[in-house]
Amino acid sequence: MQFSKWHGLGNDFVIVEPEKNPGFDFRGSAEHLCDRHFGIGADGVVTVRPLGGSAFEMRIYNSDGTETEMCGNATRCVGLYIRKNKLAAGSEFELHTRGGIVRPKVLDNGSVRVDMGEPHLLRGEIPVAGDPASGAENLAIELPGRQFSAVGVSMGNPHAVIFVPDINAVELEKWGPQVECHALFPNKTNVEFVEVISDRMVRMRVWERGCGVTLACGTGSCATCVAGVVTGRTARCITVLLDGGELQIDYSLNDNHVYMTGPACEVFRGQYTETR
Ligand SMILES: N[C@H](CCC[C@H](N)C(=O)O)C(=O)O
Repeated sequence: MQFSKWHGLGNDFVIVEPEKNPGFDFRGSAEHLCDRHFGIGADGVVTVRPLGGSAFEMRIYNSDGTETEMCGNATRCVGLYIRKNKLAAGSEFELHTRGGIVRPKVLDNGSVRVDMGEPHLLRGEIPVAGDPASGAENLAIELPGRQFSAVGVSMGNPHAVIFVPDINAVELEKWGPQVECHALFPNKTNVEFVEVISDRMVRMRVWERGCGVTLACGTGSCATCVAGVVTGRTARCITVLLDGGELQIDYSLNDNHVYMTGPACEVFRGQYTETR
């Protein structure tokens, strides 16, 4: 099975084209492919299938083998992958995912700006109607010995954004999985702990659903910006400082879409030969 290994700020993926690997069971093999000792090693597997013109289907499998609706860092990798492999003309593409359509644009400086579409505030799994600012910090997450107040935001996939005074004091590996699997989230959730540095800069660390701690989360950075805006903590254009680097996020007042800009990098290509 031919694959290409990419990362977006250290959040890494095995990118494959099903049409070039007929019969390969990507869903069933995702966990093994992501294993950093017995497989290729990655946070996820991403399949890319042409739909005609500049449109492609993109599906994303976490390292635990579960399929997710959306992955921001992967959209930048796939945008550059399409361009680099000349799978379509131009520099703007349309990625059809389970979480909706997103639109990466490869910029002249080699970074990628993605229209990630509209966010939706969540109360657990329930969309919040009406004014997004009303009661935005609406999720009281009770854990043994600790309570967190979170803002629920969907970017196609679910996020619980938790603002904290000191991000270095957060035991991410302890609290992340407990929030991920809390009863408020029947389909689990991604968990972002955020320290506000200024109204235009935040530091964020993430425990990802189906992956654990990753170096960066694109949809989590978008959710963080939306949560910052609706709770009055940040401006609509912010820099998100992640373990793996920085993303620029713009929660546009014009169209209520969230735009994410950042890098993506191809590390190597290979042939996966294990017969399983
Ligand atoms: N683990 C996530 C998907 C990957 C999201 C993240 N890697 C990003 O860049 O958005 C989920 O189950 O929703």
